[in-house]
Amino acid sequence: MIEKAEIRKCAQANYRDYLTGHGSYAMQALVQIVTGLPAWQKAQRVALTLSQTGELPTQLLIETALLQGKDVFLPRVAPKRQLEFIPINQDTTYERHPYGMLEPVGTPLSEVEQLDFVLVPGLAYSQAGDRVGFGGGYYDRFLIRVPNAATVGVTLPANYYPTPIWPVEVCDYRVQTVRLLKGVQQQDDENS
Ligand SMILES: Nc1nc2c(c(=O)[nH]1)N(C=O)[C@@H](CNc1ccc(C(=O)N[C@@H](CCC(=O)O)C(=O)O)cc1)CN2
Ligand SMILES: Nc1ncnc2c1ncn2[C@@H]1O[C@H](COP(=O)(O)OP(=O)(O)OP(=O)(O)O)[C@@H](O)[C@H]1O
Repeated sequence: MIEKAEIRKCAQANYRDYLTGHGSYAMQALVQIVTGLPAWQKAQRVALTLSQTGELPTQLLIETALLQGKDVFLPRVAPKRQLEFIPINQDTTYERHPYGMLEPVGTPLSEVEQLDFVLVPGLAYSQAGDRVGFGGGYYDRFLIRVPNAATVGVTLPANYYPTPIWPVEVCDYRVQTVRLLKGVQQQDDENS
C-alpha cells in the first residue's frame, strides 16, 4: 500500500510533465472522450469543473457543452467541505477562492439530484473507479447526493491503476466510468 499523499505527488508530477507540450491536445482529447459517451449525449444538466494549472484542461469541454445546449454547472466550495453547483453561461463572472481556484458567481442549483452527468476531477483512478483527488473529500461528500447521475473520471495512462495501490476508505466514492487519455503521446510528440 502506498499512502494517498504519495500517489497524489506522483500523479501531479505526471500531469505537469504531460501537460507541458500536450496541453492543447489534452483539451481536445477530453472533449472527444467525454462527448462520445452515451451518458453525456443523453444528459441535459452536466456538472463540470473549471480546471486549474496541472489538471486536464476543461475550457473547451465547457464551451462545447454550452454550444450543445446543455445546462452547465461548475462547483463552488461551501462550508463543511460541501460543494455547490452554479449554472453558468457566456456572461458568468468568476472570483478567486483563497485556495487559488476560480469559482463562478451565481445562485447554486438547489436540487443537485437534477444533475444527469458529473465529470469528477481526479488525479489517479483504478479500473473499478476508485479515485484519488486533491484531498479535501469534497467529491466523496457530493457524489453520495447524486446517486442517479452518471459519474465519469478521465485520467492519464500513467495515473491509472488496475487495482488501487492506496488504502481505499469506506467514504471513498467510486465513479462509474473511467476513461484514459491514451494513444496521444506518440502522435503528439511528432508535432512538438
Ligand atoms: N478544478 C477543480 N475544481 C474543484 C476541485 C478540483 O479538484 N478541481 N475540487 C475537488 O474537490 C473542489 C475543490 N477542492 C479543493 C481541495 C483542496 C483545496 C486546498 O487547497 N486545500 C488546502 C487545505 C485546506 C484545509 O484543509 O482547510 C490545501 O491543500 O492547502 C482546495 C480545494 C471543487 N473545485
Ligand atoms: N463523506 C465523508 N464524511 C466524512 N469525511 C469524509 C468523507 N469523505 C471523505 N472524508 C474525509 O476527507 C478527507 C479527504 O478525503 P480523500 O483523501 O478521499 O479526498 P479526495 O477524494 O482525494 O479529495 P476531493 O474529493 O476533494 O478531490 C479524508 O480524511 C476522508 O476520510
